[in-house]
Amino acid sequence: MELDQELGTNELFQAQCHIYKHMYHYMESMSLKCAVQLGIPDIIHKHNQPITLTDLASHLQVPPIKANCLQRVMRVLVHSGFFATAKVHENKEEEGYVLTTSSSLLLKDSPTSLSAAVLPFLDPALITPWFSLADCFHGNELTAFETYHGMNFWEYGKQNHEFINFLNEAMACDSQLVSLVVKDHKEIFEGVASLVDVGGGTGTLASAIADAYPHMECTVLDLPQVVADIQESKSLKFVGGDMFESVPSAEAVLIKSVLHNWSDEACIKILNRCREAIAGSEKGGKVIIVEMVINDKKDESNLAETKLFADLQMMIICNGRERNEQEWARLFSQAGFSSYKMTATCGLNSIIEVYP
Ligand SMILES: C[S@@+](CC[C@H](N)C(=O)[O-])C[C@H]1O[C@@H](n2cnc3c(N)ncnc32)[C@H](O)[C@@H]1O
Ligand SMILES: O=c1cc(-c2ccc(O)c(O)c2)oc2c(O)c(O)ccc12
Repeated sequence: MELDQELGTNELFQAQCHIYKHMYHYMESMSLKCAVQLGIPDIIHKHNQPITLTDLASHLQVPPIKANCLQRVMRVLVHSGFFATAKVHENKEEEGYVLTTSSSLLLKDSPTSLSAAVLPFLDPALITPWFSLADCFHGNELTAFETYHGMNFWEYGKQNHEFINFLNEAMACDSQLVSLVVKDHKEIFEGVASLVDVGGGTGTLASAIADAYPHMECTVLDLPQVVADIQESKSLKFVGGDMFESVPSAEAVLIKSVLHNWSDEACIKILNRCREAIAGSEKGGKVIIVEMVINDKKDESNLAETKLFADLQMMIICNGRERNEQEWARLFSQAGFSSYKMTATCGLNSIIEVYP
């Protein structure tokens, strides 16, 4: 009896911790944002050996009275795996901070840096709508973004060019990471004579494909204001247009991180334009989709959770969603495609080939 009661109390305290952990979880995001804003990964990297708190504080010109605040933020970031500690000199006790794989992905000059993604995705414009989430469950059909900002995500983008450029840079660095696997997937890209990247932004992924497959004629379609000032090259053309109206003809259409911004109805329209774009292809053509596929039963817990969070981000911002395989299959069939192959995966994203 007593033991039962003890177990009950224990469980209650575990639940208390669980609740506090979730209440405080945003502090992980904010500590990460602070580290990127201060350029801490680059400072540690340039130091070439474990950096003591005193040296880090001095690089950052932190007033002595605040050094302990820096130490406490760093302690959280060490706990969550962004930094580690190591002895500064062998045989001495003094420890310093070193990078982990995650913080080395945040170095500003690395070709696969995600540092330019952290600030836009944690911008107040995208975070403040969360304060309207509960409100937007009753009364109307507006997204949390519209409820908070009084205009939808796309109107907001038109009025805030700086923010939209900032977000485009974030997407470009995500694409840079995906482009690492382009060469590994010859079965998907080799032999494709022409490709159009729909909503391809500033051309990061298309340009990696054009480099890896020099015989391919590559084109990026994006909104006129996005592609207006971009320098074309021999291997990469830019077309300003609207993917809901028409997509330039090609043997293959690539579409990455675009469909997750849109409702099913809108995706079916976009996919129909993509299907029309490949209709003239002698080989039959295909659409190559690079997006997340929710698989929360099979994915490892961190991967599953991150995809579920990305789904909420899309829901909050623009009525978009991340989809599971069944939801993808339904979209393909409703847009008149006959089959698909979901094989390759690269981190959060999967590559799906869809055939007419
Ligand atoms: C989330 S970003 C993805 C960019 C790029 N594919 C990537 O993964 O890095 C979505 C892109 O769709 C573009 N877009 C939005 N509406 C569009 C439209 N009607 N026609 C063409 N592109 C559009 C945006 O300008 C933006 O570049
Ligand atoms: O927070 C966002 C995150 C992503 C995103 C992150 C990792 C990926 O691997 C990916 O493919 C997409 O996409 C966004 C987007 O497309 C928006 O329009 C606005 C916000 C976001």
